[in-house]
Amino acid sequence: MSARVPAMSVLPPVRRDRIIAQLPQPFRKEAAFHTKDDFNNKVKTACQEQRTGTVGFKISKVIVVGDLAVGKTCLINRFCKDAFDKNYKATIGVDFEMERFEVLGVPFSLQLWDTAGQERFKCIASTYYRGAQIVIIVFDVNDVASLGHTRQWLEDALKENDPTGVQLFLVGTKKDLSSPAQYSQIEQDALKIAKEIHAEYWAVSSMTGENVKEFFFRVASLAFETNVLAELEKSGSRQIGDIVRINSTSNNLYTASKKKQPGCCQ
Ligand SMILES: Nc1nc2c(ncn2[C@@H]2O[C@H](COP(=O)(O)OP(=O)(O)OP(=O)(O)O)[C@@H](O)[C@H]2O)c(=O)[nH]1
Repeated sequence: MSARVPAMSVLPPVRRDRIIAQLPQPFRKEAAFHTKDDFNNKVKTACQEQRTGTVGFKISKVIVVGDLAVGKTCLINRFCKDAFDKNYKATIGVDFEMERFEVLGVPFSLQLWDTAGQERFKCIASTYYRGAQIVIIVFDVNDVASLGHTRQWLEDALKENDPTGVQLFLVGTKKDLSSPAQYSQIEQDALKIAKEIHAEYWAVSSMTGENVKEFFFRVASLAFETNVLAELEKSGSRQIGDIVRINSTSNNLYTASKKKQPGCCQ
């Protein structure tokens, strides 16, 4: 008599504190990717009906860039390890962490690339920029020069990526070190830049943990939503393509069904 062997799962279950059931809200509505209260209806239905295609196996690449010592490593470590180190150790080249989520019941992973801000390590780091779906540009809210340099960081990151397929975030760190008055001053400038470069703006403290989890949940949710929408569009146009191939020999109709999928950058 053969015993039934339970199906083996290769990966352990997603951590309970990485389960996203509702769309996290932006930090500032005036500089947000979008301001909807909930996930897109098409995305919710697709998740309920398990029609998310390859998204459940997808790993979206996130690159974190910005001046030296603005707090990129601390930001990633606070989220991934719930740790904070007050001593500065420069990142040499790059480092990365994997974070697994479950969004609307579907597994989804982010690969977080921590890059070096120091000029002498920048050329090594920039070779890892390619294939990013999300670019997080970090500055220190107590250092106005680091905010000024964010445009250059963006330009460098976009040299290696399709600008139309990248989601951008502008993140001010070390919020715990600034007074409310100082902070609100720099926030005005940061919001202006965020709107100009079409980035969503956040301010965090890796020391206290303020807004760190909320921020990464928002990143994961928006990346997930974009991927599911791209997948739905792809499967929609595949079906149209099939019909066209059966019913018509017209060349231009066939070509139209094969056009590039927006938002799909991996
Ligand atoms: N008070 C405070 N200090 C912070 C915060 N984030 C980072 N720091 C400190 O700032 C310094 C630099 O932080 P890192 O995270 O190493 O900076 P980085 O941007 O990764 O630096 P590079 O690897 O050289 O590009 C360290 O001494 C951290 O302890 C924060 O939110 N609050």
